[in-house]
Amino acid sequence: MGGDRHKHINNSISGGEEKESKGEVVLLDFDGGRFNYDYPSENLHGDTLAKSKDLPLIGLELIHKATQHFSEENKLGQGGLGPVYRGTLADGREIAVKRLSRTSGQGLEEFKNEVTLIARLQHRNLVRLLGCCLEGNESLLIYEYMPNKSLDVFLFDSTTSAQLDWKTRLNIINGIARGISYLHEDSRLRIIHRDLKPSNVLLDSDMNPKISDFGMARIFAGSENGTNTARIVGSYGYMAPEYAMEGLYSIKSDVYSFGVVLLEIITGRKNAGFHLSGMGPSLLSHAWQSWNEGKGLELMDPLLGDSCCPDEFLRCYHIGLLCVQEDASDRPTMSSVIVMLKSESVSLRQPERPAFSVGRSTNQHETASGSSSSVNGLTASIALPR
Ligand SMILES: Nc1ncnc2c1ncn2[C@@H]1O[C@H](COP(=O)(O)OP(=O)(O)OP(=O)(O)O)[C@@H](O)[C@H]1O
Repeated sequence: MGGDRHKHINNSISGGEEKESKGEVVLLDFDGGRFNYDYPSENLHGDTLAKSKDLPLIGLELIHKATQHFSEENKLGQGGLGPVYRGTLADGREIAVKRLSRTSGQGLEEFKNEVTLIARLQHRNLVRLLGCCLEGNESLLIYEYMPNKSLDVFLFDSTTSAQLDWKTRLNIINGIARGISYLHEDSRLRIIHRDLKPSNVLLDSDMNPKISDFGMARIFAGSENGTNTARIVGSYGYMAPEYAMEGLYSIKSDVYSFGVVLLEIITGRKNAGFHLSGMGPSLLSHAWQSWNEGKGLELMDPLLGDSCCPDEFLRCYHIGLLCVQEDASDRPTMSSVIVMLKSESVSLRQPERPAFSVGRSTNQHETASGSSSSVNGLTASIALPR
């Protein structure tokens, strides 16, 4: 049995399509019920990093019991890698189990990445991976259960979003910022998440945000401005233009995604699909236009009611626009974002225009005014400066 598992892991290691000279993670072995892994030393940031660390392997039988054999009633949602189930362990602990689709080669790559990265990180704004299971055809990731599911579920449903008052939204924005800043600057590894979006922000019972889904994340080495290239695998509406168009990613592409998420949180509107509202090609272009016309407050989510102080709203809006600026080097780092969010006395620069207006190519105005490229079957358009 153990031999089979060993083979399974080694098979999954060799399947990678993406080539990056730096930042590649090496899985070593697994032994005696724990999953061992290690990192090439040039990728390490900070002083000491233990040579290897273990992630508990959890038996399939236990997971079957906990999830009532992956019953439909226990299904929490469906992600790109496969379905996610709720479960309860014998000791009463609640878990969420991500079950990899058997046919997904890309899924195995992401599984491997998730196991090697997130298990090494600990921060109150990152979801905790409790263990994994590799038995027979099953590849499972076991997380702490987040009773309020993901931010998208809350934010884009009119009944639940009414429960998100301003204080809660501000707490969520701050928590996401701290989580990403930890990844970029404070963790022993330096990590670019590459797929930040509301469905990858989980909410605990007190509505504290926890960033999840490290399947696409990459360790980076060297300076914070280092830019890497990769096959484009992010999510529609949240990808920085340089990444969507050229596959270039850096910590500043995460800052861009954070800016989009922030603007979605305060306006209660989705960037992708915004054109369907008839108000403009994207939330970003609409936000930019309203800002310049001095009509920013019109974008406030009406469900916020009196819980929101207009000055705080406009400050967040301003920070959001700074994060989504066209030129990656103009965007602030996450640590400066945290300072800007915390201190009203820090003055903010005027934002430059966000280049990216996301829409489908059927919108003639967009395609006539800029270049476009297809990403994951959807079209992203770059609006040229006026
Ligand atoms: N730890 C968890 N606790 C509670 N619910 C969870 C947990 N993890 C995931 N979910 C639920 O399962 C859904 C699917 O999650 P998953 O991370 O697989 O995919 P996604 O982020 O929605 O999409 P994609 O895989 O394309 O990024 C989430 O939207 C969320 O509602």
